[in-house]
Amino acid sequence: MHPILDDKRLLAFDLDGTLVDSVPDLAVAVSKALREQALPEPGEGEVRDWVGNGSWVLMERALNWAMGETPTPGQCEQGHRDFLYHYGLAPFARTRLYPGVKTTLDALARLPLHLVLVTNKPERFIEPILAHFGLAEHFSLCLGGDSLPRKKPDPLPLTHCAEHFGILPAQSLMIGDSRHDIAAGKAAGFATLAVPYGYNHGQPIRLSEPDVVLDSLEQLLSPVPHATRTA
Ligand SMILES: O=C(O)COP(=O)(O)O
Ligand SMILES: [Mg+2]
Repeated sequence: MHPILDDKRLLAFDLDGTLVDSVPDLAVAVSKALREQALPEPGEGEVRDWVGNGSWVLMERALNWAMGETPTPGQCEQGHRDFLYHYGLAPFARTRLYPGVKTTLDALARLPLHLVLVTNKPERFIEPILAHFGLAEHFSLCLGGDSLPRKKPDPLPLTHCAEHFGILPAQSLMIGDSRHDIAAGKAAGFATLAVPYGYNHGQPIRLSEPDVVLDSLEQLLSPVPHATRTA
């Protein structure tokens, strides 16, 4: 096992950009929602940079891009409703697990560790996506961006998980792809581990100074941190 796991009892995983490459399906739903308002449709490259603060902000950014001006709350409301509808029709049609995710989670789930999932994605989409990839049983608690009053980068979802299992923040690790994961982890007193392949608004995740950056989650299973870079 990687040394960062030595004293850990709780691992909190981000979903989008960490476990799954979900942008292809998010981009389809965003495009369909914009099409309903006869607005231009973005490519996956644009959508990739808008993901990270939950579905409302995703649609707010998409509308801003498509309209060339700040959308009204009513336009955001409508766009968000349409996005949720279309994403709900196909939340994993083109979504893929990143390499090594399944074998890593299978191995970690056999250890005396609590695995939890903390995403900013709406809670309703978590179970269908995890079940599709055979990962629904791996997590003992899953929180979405709408599960609690505040989402990442606020530490609340992480402190909630630690308190739920009676585990100290110092014995907990946040694993994610975006600055919101690292900020939430640090604010909660968790150790932080980042992957560089996900969605971080086009910025290198190293700028957030996580404790560890791993190119693949599979490196968590390696006793020698040969490919580990301290940020
Ligand atoms: O829904 C989002 O904006 C991002 O979701 P994540 O927290 O799983 O990366
Ligand atoms: Mg993410």
